[in-house]
Amino acid sequence: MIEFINVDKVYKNNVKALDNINISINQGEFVAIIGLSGAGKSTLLRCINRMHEITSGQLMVNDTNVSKLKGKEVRTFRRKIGMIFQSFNLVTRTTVLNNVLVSFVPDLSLFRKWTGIFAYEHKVKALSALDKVGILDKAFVRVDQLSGGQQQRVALARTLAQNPDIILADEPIASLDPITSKQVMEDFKIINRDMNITVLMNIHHVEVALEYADRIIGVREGKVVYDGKASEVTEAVLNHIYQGNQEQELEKAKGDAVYA
Ligand SMILES: Nc1ncnc2c1ncn2[C@@H]1O[C@H](COP(=O)(O)OP(=O)(O)OP(=O)(O)O)[C@@H](O)[C@H]1O
Repeated sequence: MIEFINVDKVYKNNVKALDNINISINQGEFVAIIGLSGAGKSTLLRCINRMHEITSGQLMVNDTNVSKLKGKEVRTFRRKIGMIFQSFNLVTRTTVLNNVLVSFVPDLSLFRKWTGIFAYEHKVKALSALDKVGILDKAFVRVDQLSGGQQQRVALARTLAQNPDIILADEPIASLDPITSKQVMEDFKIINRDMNITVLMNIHHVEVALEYADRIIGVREGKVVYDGKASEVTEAVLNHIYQGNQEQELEKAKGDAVYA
């Protein structure tokens, strides 16, 4: 379970990116965070794995008080939380398999780290993660020869190989075309459903969020202004989340969402 209790985040420049956030997310939920650019979506997501520190309040993940973790504890904690980025974050000049195997590096002995020789069990786990996202046949292909969608699947496989409880996805489809976006969202859905992994995703494409997520958290100016079922999101709810002078943003978000 992920629990935000009265969480604030104020950056050094005095921008209050999170303002008294109170939410709890159960294991296995698929949650999309939506809102205008600058609303605080990335900050909210990135506090969960301590990429950003909260300023006050309490953030609990499976009974761990995230702010209290120190040094090695943070690294161990992060092993159970996968992170997917818009830009895939892969090493493009090497193979798909090597990119997935990278997730095991922290577990390796010094000898294996130096020699880059991975154990049989790691190779099996990596290949099985690639199989889960339907790109096992690309295992020995260099990443720079893959499409954007295939690269995002490699990133997903790398995360899955870690055996995470939670996947945080920060705009995972922002640089993909509509059809590929749909395939990647299907992967997230399958992983969420079949492996009971919590998926928490920032997404600008409202229609896609409503189609794939079970729950929507709407953020505006650092505050949660909607938290409910995706099936219950109405035009009025969207107007509330995207309220202000940014009608264009809403139109843009809707426009982005039109896919075949
Ligand atoms: N490292 C930082 N230092 C200072 N201010 C920041 C930092 N990161 C974000 N902010 C500010 O915090 C607020 C929330 O930003 P955040 O990136 O969380 O929004 P967002 O909803 O994810 O936006 P986008 O959809 O454009 O990615 C914004 O006003 C932003 O300018």
